[in-house]
Amino acid sequence: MTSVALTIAGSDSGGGAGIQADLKTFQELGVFGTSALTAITAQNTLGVHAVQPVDPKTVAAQIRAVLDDLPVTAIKTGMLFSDEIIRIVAEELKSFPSIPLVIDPVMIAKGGASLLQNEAVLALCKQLLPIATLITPNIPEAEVLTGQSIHSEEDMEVAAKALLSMGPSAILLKGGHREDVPFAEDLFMTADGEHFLMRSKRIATPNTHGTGCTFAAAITAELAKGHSLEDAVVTAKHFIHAAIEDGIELGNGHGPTNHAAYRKSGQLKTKEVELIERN
Ligand SMILES: Nc1ncnc2c1ncn2[C@@H]1O[C@H](COP(=O)(O)OP(=O)(O)OP(=O)(O)O)[C@@H](O)[C@H]1O
Ligand SMILES: Cc1ncc(CO)c(N)n1
Repeated sequence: MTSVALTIAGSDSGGGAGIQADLKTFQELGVFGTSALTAITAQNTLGVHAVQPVDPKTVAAQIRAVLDDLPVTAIKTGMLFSDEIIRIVAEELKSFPSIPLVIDPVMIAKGGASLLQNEAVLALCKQLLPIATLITPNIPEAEVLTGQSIHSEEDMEVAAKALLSMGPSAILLKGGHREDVPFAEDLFMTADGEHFLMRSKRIATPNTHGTGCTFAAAITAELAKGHSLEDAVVTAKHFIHAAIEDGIELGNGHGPTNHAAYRKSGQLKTKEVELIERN
């Protein structure tokens, strides 16, 4: 049977991030993608020019329409923008506790535009983190959620533990923003104490628009196909590494990643990604 995933996220008119990145990633990994749109952004590789949130009732209606009919086996959230949208999404998802839920706590676009209102951070922590299978903050997002600054691997471990105490079953703290180190290293930690680092070489490229969305969407696609969370995050790390390495020169700012790169490479799990067990 065809696996189906749902993304609840904002639209990026430039096509590199948001719902467009999610649907392309689902398709590349052989999963049928469905969507509930939370906001429309007028955006390109240079930045975000306008944001129009969708009426929360319409967000809820989209989620219900998809979940009432289609056999969704994994859900992802991206840009949620407001307290009202977060509350209504949490309310809808509470009726489907058995479907794995990946929360990408999107806050700020690469150009600095806010994709989450300040007053919505509390609702994110209280309503959504406790029902998440996995949360995928980048370093600035983890700093906002924990109130701690993160500059080292040790800081990442402390922040990951603080985030787990907010209720998700697991966390993947992405290290893409640590430009002081020559590798892109992400920390995976579960509430059960499982714990490893995924490290790949840092690629020198401006074409990183939508890396976070694409990474979380790849994890969601793998979960939708029934893979374990551990296998899903490792496959997704290979997927995003290939997509960044083969990034596309488009536009005048941060170009998009190449969602087709992993499939074109034969979906090989090469030595590009090193797993480092921790205890
Ligand atoms: N220059 C790079 N080279 C290799 N891997 C990278 C690079 N930048 C980010 N990554 C990897 O890409 C994934 C996404 O991480 P990142 O921290 O960039 O997410 P993000 O900040 O949420 O992205 P977004 O810009 O979409 O908000 C992680 O696995 C990270 O390690
Ligand atoms: C719509 C949207 N969602 C998420 C991001 C984060 O990359 C973005 N730039 N735009």
